[in-house]
Amino acid sequence: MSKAPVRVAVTGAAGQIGYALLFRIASGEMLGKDQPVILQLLEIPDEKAQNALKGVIMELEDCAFPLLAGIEAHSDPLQAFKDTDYALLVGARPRGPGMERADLLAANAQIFTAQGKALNAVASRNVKVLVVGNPANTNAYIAMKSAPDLPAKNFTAMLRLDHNRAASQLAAKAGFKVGDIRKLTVWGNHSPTMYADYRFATVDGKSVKDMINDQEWNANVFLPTVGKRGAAIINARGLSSAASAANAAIDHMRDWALGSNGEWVTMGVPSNGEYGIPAGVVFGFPVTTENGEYKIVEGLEIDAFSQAGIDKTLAELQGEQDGVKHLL
Ligand SMILES: NC(=O)c1ccc[n+]([C@@H]2O[C@H](COP(=O)([O-])OP(=O)(O)OC[C@H]3O[C@@H](n4cnc5c(N)ncnc54)[C@H](O)[C@@H]3O)[C@@H](O)[C@H]2O)c1
Ligand SMILES: O=C(O)C[C@H](O)C(=O)O
Repeated sequence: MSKAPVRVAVTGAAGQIGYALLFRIASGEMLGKDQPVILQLLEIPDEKAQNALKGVIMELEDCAFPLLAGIEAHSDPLQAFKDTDYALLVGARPRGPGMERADLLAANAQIFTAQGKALNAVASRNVKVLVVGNPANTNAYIAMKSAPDLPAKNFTAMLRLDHNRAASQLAAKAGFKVGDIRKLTVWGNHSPTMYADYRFATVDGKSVKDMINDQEWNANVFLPTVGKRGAAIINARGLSSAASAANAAIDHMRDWALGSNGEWVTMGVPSNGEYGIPAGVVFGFPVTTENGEYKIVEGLEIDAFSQAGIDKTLAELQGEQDGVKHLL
């Protein structure tokens, strides 16, 4: 018997990540090749954005995806999030000329407060939320705080792009296939302060740290390369990463929904106090996923170098949260 369709809301649907994301969701790459989806697309109530969204919808129709059971265009989150099972919050306010970080935080706080409230009011009680729009961790925190009737654990932020970037850099350095790496993680904030950690990583059971055996490379090449990769892409393309960001969003949601088969993946999730991260802070952690639930990998030893990295990214995140406290 064929499965009933699930509802997938995507915000910022006419943006560049949206364009790289929607076709893959509709083709079954996110939720499985047997899972029909109804896309509930949200864009700002602006003629240009709504027209662009119409064009994207025409293209989705023209793909004739067998799994695409419906497409809706919205400008109101209360409609876009109605009964939604999955919500990918991609649309956000980009930093404009002369805009300070605090202004960016405040502009996004407005968006994610409204969207959190709308999810709280109308989404499925089991909705799985992924925040992609930057600052992703803090936006997820704001949405979570604005949705008190939904479980906090259902609000996550995207650290998977950082995880995938780290895997790729390590594979190139040590000469293994990128798909063979296990037990990699990225701690903290999706920002240059993130701490990518391959101390536990293995390939065919062998330690990646031992293979590389170069702390100078770790501290002065690997970490800055992964941390500043987003900026490097903006410099090269004149636009921020889109296809790789959409790919990471697919990876994040697929693993959350369908399971990681015991493998570690990185998700930004609200802490329950693990590793000394204060409860509620949305932080990149190693997790495993099964039956639609994620579980933080616990009991890992944190050495002094790693603790310093974790402390730094935590301090930045707490600063961001303090900056929006008065708006929540
Ligand atoms: N977490 C990550 O790893 C990661 C990676 C890359 C990009 N990003 C972030 O993702 C976001 C989107 O990037 P993009 O390249 O697609 O940007 P974009 O400017 O091409 O598209 C964003 C779209 O969002 C829409 N939008 C803005 N506010 C909205 C709202 N309140 N409701 C609905 N739609 C809204 C805009 O109209 C626009 O069409 C940015 O914040 C970017 O910094 C995050
Ligand atoms: O948009 C950015 O600032 C960069 C983006 O978050 C990325 O990591 O590619």
